Amino acid sequence: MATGTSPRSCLKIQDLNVHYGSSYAVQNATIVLDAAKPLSIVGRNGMGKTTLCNAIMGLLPVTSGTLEFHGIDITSRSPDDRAKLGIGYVPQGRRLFRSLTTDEHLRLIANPKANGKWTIERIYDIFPRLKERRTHLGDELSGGEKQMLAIGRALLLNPNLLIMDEPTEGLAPVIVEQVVTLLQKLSADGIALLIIEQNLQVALQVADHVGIMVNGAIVEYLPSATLATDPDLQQRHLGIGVNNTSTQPKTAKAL
Ligand SMILES: Nc1ncnc2c1ncn2[C@@H]1O[C@H](COP(=O)(O)OP(=O)(O)OP(=O)(O)O)[C@@H](O)[C@H]1O
Repeated sequence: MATGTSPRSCLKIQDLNVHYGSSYAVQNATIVLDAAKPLSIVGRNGMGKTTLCNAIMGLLPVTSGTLEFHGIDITSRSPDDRAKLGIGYVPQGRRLFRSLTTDEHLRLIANPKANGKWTIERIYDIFPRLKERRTHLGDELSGGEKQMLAIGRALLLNPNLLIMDEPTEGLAPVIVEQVVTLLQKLSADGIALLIIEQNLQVALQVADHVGIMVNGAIVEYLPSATLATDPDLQQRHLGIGVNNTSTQPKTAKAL
């Protein structure tokens, strides 16, 4: 469920406001994320989606509002604390190091003493391509490989919530399908998902519910099936039809 309360709520955001100077970037956002029900947030460029993610992670100060994670008030917690509590973040653009290898990226995060479910070997099991590219520098990876590495790095922190900002941006269609399948598996494995997507097909495939963000506000929560079958709604809020899968014309980069 996107709104209301549930004993299984893992993330509860109430009336969140974020400003850049005197401009609103997020306005009165309220989100209740159930651990078992992935939620996608869609919207055109510049509507405040990345700002929302950064505020949830504590990377931006909030003007007002509260954030709770599994009943703990995290509104004033540091980004590090939020990560330690179990919120994983895959930021837009992946933010990898050009001069570190795949393996070094993962070893930087992995804690061999932690008893978490995720180890480097398990990351390589789900992404065999990354294993093949373990000695390659961040700079040398394709878009899809970078995305896998960014997801792998987030998983090594053993999150129980994963926030992903445009996970399929710039990926070739075959890689997009792989990312969708992975997200569905992670959800089935018990990881809560909050997915920011410009690719409406992906948003609808991964989550049963979708929040539509317009000018910083989440103006509507809908079952994915409703948005999928309502071209007027897609046109009104996103400026597209579902067959045109992106809310913004973009050229998928080949691998
Ligand atoms: N550091 C910043 N300083 C000032 N304004 C900003 C800053 N970052 C973003 N904005 C503005 O805040 C608004 C929301 O931006 P944001 O990046 O959150 O939107 P978005 O929906 O994620 O867009 P995109 O899909 O292009 O990533 C936009 O008007 C943007 O220009």
